[in-house]
Order: sequence, then structure tokens, then C-alpha cells
Amino acid sequence: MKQRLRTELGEDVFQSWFARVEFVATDGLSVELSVPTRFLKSWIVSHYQDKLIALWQTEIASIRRVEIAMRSAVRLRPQAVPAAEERAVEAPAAPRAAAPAVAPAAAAPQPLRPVEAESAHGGSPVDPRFTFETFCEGAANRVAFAAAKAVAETPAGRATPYNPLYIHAGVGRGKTHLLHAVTQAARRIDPARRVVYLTAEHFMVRFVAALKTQSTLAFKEGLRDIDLLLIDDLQFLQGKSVQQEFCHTLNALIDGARQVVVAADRPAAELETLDERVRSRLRGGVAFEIATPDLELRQHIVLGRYEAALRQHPGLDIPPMVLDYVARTVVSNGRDLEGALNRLVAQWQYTDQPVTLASAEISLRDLVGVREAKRVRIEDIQKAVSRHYNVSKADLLSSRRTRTIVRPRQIAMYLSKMLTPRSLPEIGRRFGGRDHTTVLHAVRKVEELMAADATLADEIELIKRLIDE
Ligand SMILES: Nc1ncnc2c1ncn2[C@@H]1O[C@H](COP(=O)(O)OP(=O)(O)OP(=O)(O)O)[C@@H](O)[C@H]1O
Repeated sequence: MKQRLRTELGEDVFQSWFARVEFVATDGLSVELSVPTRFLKSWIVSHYQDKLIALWQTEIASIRRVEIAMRSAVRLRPQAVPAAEERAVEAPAAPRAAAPAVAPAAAAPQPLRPVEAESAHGGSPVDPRFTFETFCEGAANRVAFAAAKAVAETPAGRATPYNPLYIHAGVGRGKTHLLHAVTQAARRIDPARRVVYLTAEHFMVRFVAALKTQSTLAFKEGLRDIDLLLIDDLQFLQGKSVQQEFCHTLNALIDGARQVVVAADRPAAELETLDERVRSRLRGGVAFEIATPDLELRQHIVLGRYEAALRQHPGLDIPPMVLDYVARTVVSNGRDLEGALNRLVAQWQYTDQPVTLASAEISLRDLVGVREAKRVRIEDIQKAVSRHYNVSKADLLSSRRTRTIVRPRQIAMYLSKMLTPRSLPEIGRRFGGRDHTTVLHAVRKVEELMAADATLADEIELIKRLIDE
């Protein structure tokens, strides 16, 4: 993989950013890599995440995410990473390199620590910088924010009326930030309250480990004996037995008036691979969406980040006009805003050139105006294709082999593979229980036809547009 990166990116870029990246593990869905410094992590995440995913997918098609951990943050490390030490490894001898690298989150004026390692409560690590104080409130997240605060402030042994509280939003809009904030505030307000924050992946890993060591009873009891359980990235909870166990845990906690908070990237009803019992239990609670940030919230986030960066680099100088430009043009989410600011700080830090509107325009080219892609569902594709070709959805899913139906069906399968993250077997299931090889054949066939027939290619483009609308 390193060799491919080197070829794709060139020796210089590879040496600057990837020479010290190490492979840690993969579970087929995500790949974990590690890097030695926070800055390197933030840089790779904001600049190369998609490229890494695409490269890994050429090796393992099911890969959906690449996660980058800091090597030293994986294990318990009680005190701050000395920023200067980070810089010493990081900085390609540059005029402003004496200043510390910008933190990826809106740091409060406190010593920066790496993500808190596995907590004493046995949960996943939480980032000490993700607090209510560093979370910017706005129209997009006001209700979720208020509900999250109410959860944190509710005394042990009681639950809010939002139980489970289900928070959903597209990438980078602050779900994890909010869950970490609840976790930390709840522990601070009442240290006796048993609070456990777990990513769905961590939940799975624990469960599988408990199965291996035949300690599932201890695992179950451990989870049912807590006051507040927060589960992040629920969309990654895979596997029948693990979902059943999660369902039992949900039932036991909610029925016992213990609070549960769940975050995911889409509404519960759309978590198609999730056990129906879990979905229905989640629907029994209250769901709030965090919407895309409006201009006011984006300005707020940019200023919060800038102030945090200023505390680290007292000489930092990014003109207000440029900050405003970032807030006005990077419209997708908090993560991209953070990435944009990190880039400008790095530009200031390493180039010795003033940050101007013109230079910002160049360095933020790929972030400007990017809107979050609409999540497309297989049903939307089936609907658009049946409308366009005037065949019924039942025909698309049927085993009829008439040419007028086979072609639209193949096109619908092709679009499902192109526009959704669903796997070939799953698409097959959603098209009347077909085998994954049938879907693969459809994808190849449509690609072949499109290459030979420009009219068909245009037609498919048109259907895509209809789906987007
Ligand atoms: N309202 C906000 N105020 C301050 N920071 C924010 C806000 N929204 C997002 N961010 C910042 O953007 C970054 C991404 O947020 P976070 O990781 O919480 O997103 P997420 O919704 O969990 O995304 P994903 O689903 O990709 O994990 C974080 O650094 C977070 O601090």
C-alpha cells in the first residue's frame, strides 16, 4: 500500500506525510492506521482521507473508512503531548516552526492531551476537548444540544423524557463532539454516576472478545449496571448476535429507567442492516437531527477555532476577511471548517507568507462550495428507474426476464452500486433476493453498454439527476 501511495502522490508528498504512517488492523469495514503526532493525523484526515479509502478499496472492496490513531494515544498516557516535541518531528524547517501546530478541535485554554485513553469506566476514549463549552450552538443543532445537556444534568437513577435520545446527522456535524460532551459533563457533575461511552465498533469488539473468553455474562452484567450509556456510530453495529445483545442491553436499561443516548449517520428507520427490534426500540424514544450549519453557526465555529489556534500561536494572523470567506464558502460541516482553518494555520506557519484572500482561495479550492452529498437510498433508485422506463417496482424485483425489464433492472442495480455504499450481496437481496454475482454482472454489463452507447450514458446521467432531486 505504501508503494502505491508513493507512486500516486510522488516521493516528496509521500515522505512528508506518509513515511511514518503505520498499519494497525482492519476488520474488513475499516482500516486503522497510526501516526506519531496529532498534527500529522489532522493533516492526513483533512487532505487524504478519501484517497486512502479509495486505495484500500482496490485491495478490500468492503472498506468504508480509514481511521487514524495517534500511536501514543492508543495506550494510557496521562499528560500532555508536549507540543514542541510534536513540532520537532513535524516541521520541515520553516520560519514559523517554533509555534505549536494547531489542535484539530476548538481547544479550551487547557493543556492539550491526546484523546483520553480507555476510561476507568471501561468505555471508549473520549476527547477532553469535546465539551459543551467548545460546542457552538446554532439553529442546526439547538434542540439536540439542549437534549444532550438535559441528559448530562439528569441525576443518576433517572432518565429524561428522551429515552433513548437518538441523534442523527451526516458526517462532521458534531455528533461525536456532543456525545463526548455529555459523557464528560455527566461524570463531572456526578462522579458517582456510572457513565459509559462506547462506539458501536468498540461494543462489537468487546462482545466478540467476551464470546471468545466465554465471559459474556460478565459483559452483559457490566453493561446493565450503568446509569448512562452512550453509543456512537450505531450504523457500524453489524452482526446478528451482537445486535441482539445490544437490543437486550437497550431493553434492560430503558426499562430500568436508565438513560441511553445513541448517535448515527441517519434516522433509525434507514439503518437497513439493523435488527428490526433495535430499530423499533429506538423509534420509541426521541430523535433529533443535527442539520447542516447555517452561515451564523459556521461563523461561530470558525471564530471558536481561530481563538483556539491563537492561544497556541500568539503571533497568528489570519485577517477577519479571510475567516469570513471560510465561513461563507466552506458550507458542508464542522469538520471541513476545522480542516480549512488547519490548512490556513499550516500555511501561515510553514510558508512565511501572509494569509490573504487570494492564497486562501487557492489552498481551500477543494473545500469551497462542497455540499454534502445527498444520501441516496436503493428505494429512491428503484422508484426513479421504474418511472423512467415505465416498469413497475414489482417487475424490477421479479424474476421476469423480458428484455424491457431486464435492462432497467440492470441499470437500477448499477446505480445502486454507484450511488450507495451498499455491498453487492445486499443489493442482490434488495432486488428480489438475487445473488451478488448477478449484481456484479449487471454492473459490468451497464458499464460496457455505456462505453459503447453515448445515448444510454446520457440517459443514465439523467436518471441520476432525477434521483438527486
Ligand atoms: N457545532 C459545533 N461546534 C464546534 N465544533 C463542531 C461543531 N460541529 C462540528 N464540530 C467539529 O467538527 C469536527 C467533526 O465533528 P464530529 O466528529 O463530532 O462529527 P460527527 O457528526 O461525529 O461526524 P462523523 O459521523 O463523521 O463521525 C470536530 O472537531 C468537532 O469539534
